[in-house]
Amino acid sequence: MQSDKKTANQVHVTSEVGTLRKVMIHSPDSGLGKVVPSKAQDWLFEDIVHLDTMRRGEYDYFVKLLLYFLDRDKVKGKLKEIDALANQRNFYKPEHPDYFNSNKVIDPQYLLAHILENESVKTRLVASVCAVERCSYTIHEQLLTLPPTELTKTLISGTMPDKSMIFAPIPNFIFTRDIGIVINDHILLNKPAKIARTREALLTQYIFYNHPVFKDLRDKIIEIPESEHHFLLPDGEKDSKSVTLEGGDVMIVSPDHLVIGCSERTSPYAVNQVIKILFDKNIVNKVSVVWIPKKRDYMHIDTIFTQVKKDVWVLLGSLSRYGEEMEKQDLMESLMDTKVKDRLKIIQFIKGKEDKPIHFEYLEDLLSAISENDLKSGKPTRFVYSGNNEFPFGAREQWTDSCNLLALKEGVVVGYDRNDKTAEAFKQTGFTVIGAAELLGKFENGETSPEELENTLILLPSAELSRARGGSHCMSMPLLRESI
Ligand SMILES: NC(=[NH2+])NCCC[C@H](N)C(=O)O
Repeated sequence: MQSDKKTANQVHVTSEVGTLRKVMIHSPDSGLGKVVPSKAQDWLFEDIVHLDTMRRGEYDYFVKLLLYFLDRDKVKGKLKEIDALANQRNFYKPEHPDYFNSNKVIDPQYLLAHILENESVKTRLVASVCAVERCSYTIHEQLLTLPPTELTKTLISGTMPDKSMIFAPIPNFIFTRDIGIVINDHILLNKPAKIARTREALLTQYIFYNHPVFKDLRDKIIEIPESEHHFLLPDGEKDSKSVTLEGGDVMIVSPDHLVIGCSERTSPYAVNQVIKILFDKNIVNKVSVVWIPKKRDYMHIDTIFTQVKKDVWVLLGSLSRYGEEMEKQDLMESLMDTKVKDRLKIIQFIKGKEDKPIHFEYLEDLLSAISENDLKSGKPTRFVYSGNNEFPFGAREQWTDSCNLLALKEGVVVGYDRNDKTAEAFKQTGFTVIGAAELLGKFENGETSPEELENTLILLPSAELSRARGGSHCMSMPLLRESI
């Protein structure tokens, strides 16, 4: 393990499953409690959520787990006290003096409040937000009078300290995966496809360029340029040629290999730019592009598959080789002739041989190649399928993020408790399945520890969280992982 001093300002991720050491997460802020039915879809929520249940009953478990794995002293032996009603969740509030304030589990809200103490940063960021949100001159002036902590809350939630709403919240800021991705020692910032996520990108840009925690990263920040002369394109063509990329479509699977999705959110133009930049800068030598259908169900590739350990992946059966086999037995599918192969396309580019891309027929082929060739797993690759491939649970559970798991270390992943059939599939693959509350109890009484856990799926309560359409993979931006 690397010493604390060495890792303090370090950002380094070379896999999806190496032991997690530093992560960026954003606890649900008051903006999530302001999603109204008429805007829920525009703001990319499937429903309105009950904020207190989402925080206290669900998300706080995620925080406690992360702290137990990454910064144990903050929580060990203190959980009763932390969660005592009288303490009003102050431990979880970045603006409160009792905030857990970890340098391993980091909230962008905390970092933002810090950089807004600098007058020049504050002036520039407020001007940018006001331009994006089309604020009046008066609002612009009022924002500049707010102290950093209040201003931070307003910029995130859209609500002034006097409770007036001045612009939309950014409820998807809890999905920190999408705002940027660490690729080896670089960070790739996103270019959101959806208007609802524009302000998140702006705040993130300011945090990475200005916070002292990231001072060594300044020349390693990658921003994807628009295609040349994009501003000369007629409006009608702009959309089809736009450069958009969200982190849920980017996975660094081995130090040399990046997987990138081409999806509802990430455009072919962005993929092209990313490949060029990564090859030019020698950051990776291999990029696999996975084209998935542009569908709300699968907004990013990490809604379809994620890695569990070197030789195990969880994925959606209907978009896999397995799905193709099932379709062959289905008369309706044969009549409609919509083959998996037509819906999913996988092309791999190797630096220096860009003109000879390699094609993979099925997702399982790509994932096996990663496990066996890149990661030298030394065993046949195993696949856990959403809903245990039982009709109609594959699709149902994928919708509630059965395939979107965060690995805390190799083989120990976090998922949602509502995906029963997927949990069953994990058990059949030899995994232990345990609820977050029960596991935390065992950590507290010393029955087990994060080091001792192996092959485990930890389940978070998820009735509210899943309405926001993202799982633990989406709700985390790994900043530092041990190499595997
Ligand atoms: N990496 C992910 N899959 N993120 C999920 C984001 C969910 C969010 N509501 C959106 O639609 O943008």
